[in-house]
Amino acid sequence: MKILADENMPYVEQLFGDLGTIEAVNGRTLTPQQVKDADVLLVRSVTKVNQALLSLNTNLKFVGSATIGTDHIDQSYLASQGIPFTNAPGCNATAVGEFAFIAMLELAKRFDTELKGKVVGIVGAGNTGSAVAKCLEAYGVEVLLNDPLIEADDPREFVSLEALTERADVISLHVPLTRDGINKTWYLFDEQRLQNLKPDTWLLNCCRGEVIDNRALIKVKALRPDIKLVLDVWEGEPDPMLELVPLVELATPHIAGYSLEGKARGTFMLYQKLMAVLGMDADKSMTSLLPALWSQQVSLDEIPSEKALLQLSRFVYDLRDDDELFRQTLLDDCAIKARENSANNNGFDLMRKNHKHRREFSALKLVTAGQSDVDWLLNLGFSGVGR
Ligand SMILES: NC(=O)C1=CN([C@@H]2O[C@H](COP(=O)(O)OP(=O)(O)OC[C@H]3O[C@@H](n4cnc5c(N)ncnc54)[C@H](O)[C@@H]3O)[C@@H](O)[C@H]2O)C=CC1
Ligand SMILES: O=C(O)C(=O)[C@H](O)COP(=O)(O)O
Repeated sequence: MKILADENMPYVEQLFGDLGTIEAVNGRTLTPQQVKDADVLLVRSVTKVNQALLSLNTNLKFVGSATIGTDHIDQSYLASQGIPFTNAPGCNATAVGEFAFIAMLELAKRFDTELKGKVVGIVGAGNTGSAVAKCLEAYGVEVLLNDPLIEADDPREFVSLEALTERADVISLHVPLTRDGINKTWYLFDEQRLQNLKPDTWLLNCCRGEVIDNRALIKVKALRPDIKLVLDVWEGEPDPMLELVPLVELATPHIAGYSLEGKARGTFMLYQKLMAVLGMDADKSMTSLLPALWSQQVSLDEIPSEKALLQLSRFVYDLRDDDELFRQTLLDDCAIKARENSANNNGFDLMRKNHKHRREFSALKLVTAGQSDVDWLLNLGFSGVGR
């Protein structure tokens, strides 16, 4: 069996190695010729899987995307060809939730205020939106949810997007990119909605770049320096609008979901599904894939203040490093472009490819000195709070 897998998908050899030969490919530049004789195709969000890509293939038995989003997959075409498809719903939701939460703590520190006491609006209350809400609620922050498409029997309370934008001090976006229907999310935050943001709003986008009209964002931000931005996703990736980057407080190249745990879960979910399609037992385990964090426990002498909570978060994952590296990467790309007079946007993808350091809160055990009020740290996701 020939398995074609995106070179940026970790643990493929460990999980799929017994099934056949594996060829690692650049998902961004994959061609029909390369896919021609594949039996299994494993992709990430940068590969458009459609009729054109599969035009030369007559063998394909399975397509898997180790992602939550599916906007890059023509699922109707795959269904019409009888090719089983699966993505990995929820695989990196914890990573995105923690990323947004840490970004909010960073902004609070930067602007000499506290996250606690603010109202946070979450647009899209599915896996990633709920993961942010879980962190915020564990920490005691008020959350407003907007999701017009949520199941009718969902017991949570929801508000309209208008009510959310009016009340929320912080808005975090967690919707899929959709282009049709009255609830389409393409340019959900258009110029008008951006202008209507209340003073000093923090706006975070960790879902898809095109959910915000990036050109309009540049225009509005020029007139509204009070708005603070965290952007992990960009219209036109891997070529973000360069004028936008300096206007953003924390800028990263679509890595909000890139914890080692999230990536491992993504590949593992595809492994489980493929084994089911093949009628075979999935007897490998995911936990054995993950290395230990460089230091596995921290002792707390007192319940952490917000400042100390940020320090703990940075211990697990320091978002500022990715922000700094991203800005430098884009500058380097521009210098190469100017010197060689050639298009060069490799930096965005290269930084994603090399992103292998991030862990989730659960990788760190907190040891306390017997304090009673520690459940919220467990609810945040840290493991093993106790003496
Ligand atoms: N930056 C990154 O690294 C990552 C980005 N993503 C993106 O985030 C998106 C969301 O992921 P999940 O939360 O796991 O998906 P999900 O499918 O669990 O939840 C999405 C929620 O958005 C809601 N929704 C749809 N249209 C809406 C609208 N117009 N207004 C408000 N809510 C709306 C849906 O009803 C659903 O509850 C993915 O589709 C993907 O594009 C996901 C993982 C990582
Ligand atoms: O899961 C999703 O949806 C995402 O956006 C991924 O985290 C993005 O990662 P890649 O698939 O582009 O590596």
